[in-house]
Amino acid sequence: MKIESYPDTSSSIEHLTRMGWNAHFQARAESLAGDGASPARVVGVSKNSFRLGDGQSEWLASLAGRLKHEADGARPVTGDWVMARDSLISGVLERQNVLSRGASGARGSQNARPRHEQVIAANLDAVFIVCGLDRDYNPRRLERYLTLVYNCGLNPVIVLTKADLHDDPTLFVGEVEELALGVPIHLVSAADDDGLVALAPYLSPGRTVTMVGSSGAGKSTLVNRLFGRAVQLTGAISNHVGKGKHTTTSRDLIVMPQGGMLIDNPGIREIAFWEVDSGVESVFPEIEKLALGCRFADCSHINEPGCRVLEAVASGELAEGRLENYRKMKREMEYLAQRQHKSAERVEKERWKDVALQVKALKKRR
Ligand SMILES: Nc1nc2c(ncn2[C@@H]2O[C@H](COP(=O)(O)OP(=O)(O)OP(=O)(O)O)[C@@H](O)[C@H]2O)c(=O)[nH]1
Ligand SMILES: [Zn+2]
Repeated sequence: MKIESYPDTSSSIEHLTRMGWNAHFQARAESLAGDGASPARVVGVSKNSFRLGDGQSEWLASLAGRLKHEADGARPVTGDWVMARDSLISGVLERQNVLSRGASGARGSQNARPRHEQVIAANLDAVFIVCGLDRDYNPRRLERYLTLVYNCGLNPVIVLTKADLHDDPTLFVGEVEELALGVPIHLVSAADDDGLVALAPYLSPGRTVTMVGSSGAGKSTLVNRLFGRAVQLTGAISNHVGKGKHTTTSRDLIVMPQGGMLIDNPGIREIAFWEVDSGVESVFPEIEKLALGCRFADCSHINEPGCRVLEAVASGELAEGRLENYRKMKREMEYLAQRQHKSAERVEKERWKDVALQVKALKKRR
């Protein structure tokens, strides 16, 4: 191991480990450490600069010229590990995972389809899906968030907050258990700190959690309560970037007193997908199972004869709203998969055009 290539020896590795550093990144860093760069984690991103941390200090850095021209998806996001020398980022280490969603580009337009990928955060151990038990509570939206998280291959944890607003909030837990099979569900209240200790294991040293949820769900309040007394640090960190107060548009990685890290996210208005993994199947296993009993293998469960899924809706075994949500997300995934297939074909075509041109040029020269 080339620990010597880092300015400080073992102690700096210990600090990095507390920030989530592991063998995966170590292996990738070794090939990039030659130019005197050392590893650091992206703890905040603003328009033109990145806030880096190595467990000992934080500083601002910018991208080396050649990295600026790389595709958007390669731009460092909060949670990324990078190689940096002073205030220059020379490389981004291959991510272990990312939470990403589809962004339409045309914000506000009603039926805008996702046009590009928006990477929300990288290198995560879990995703808290935060849902307030007030107007925010919406089982169908929870299913969408679950699909989003599963599509990215990440571990969802459902946090039902504002439990203090109800006499018997466990009723919600029962309902959510049915739609989120096998997913950990935590009932908490930031108003009286109820249930918060159960979240501590997710935030043990070296672990990174990000939060998703709509605006007003109670995410920031939760961060503050989990952080405890040193709440104002979030504000202080943002000042460092020169942005003034903590804004809802920023995405900061906060090192918690418990040792783990929490990435707060601005509320998501529209949950659009980008990854087309098996998220829908994971969220709706009972529908997938019922579908095996449909007469037609390609049954769309809309009006086909012999549809076992529709039978289940008729008999009250399956909620119609849940089926509708399933069908809607399936359609979105199919659309996305087609689009991504098409653009992959286009890229391939362009590549062959290039090759053909090069061959032509070679022949001419001869
Ligand atoms: N009663 C009660 N109110 C809460 C609780 N948690 C948050 N709230 C209130 O809910 C509102 C929204 O909370 P925030 O933490 O700002 O919500 P957010 O998810 O961070 O919202 P964005 O930053 O816009 O994404 C605030 O008025 C909080 O005081 C809770 O546990 N109980
Ligand atoms: Zn069917």
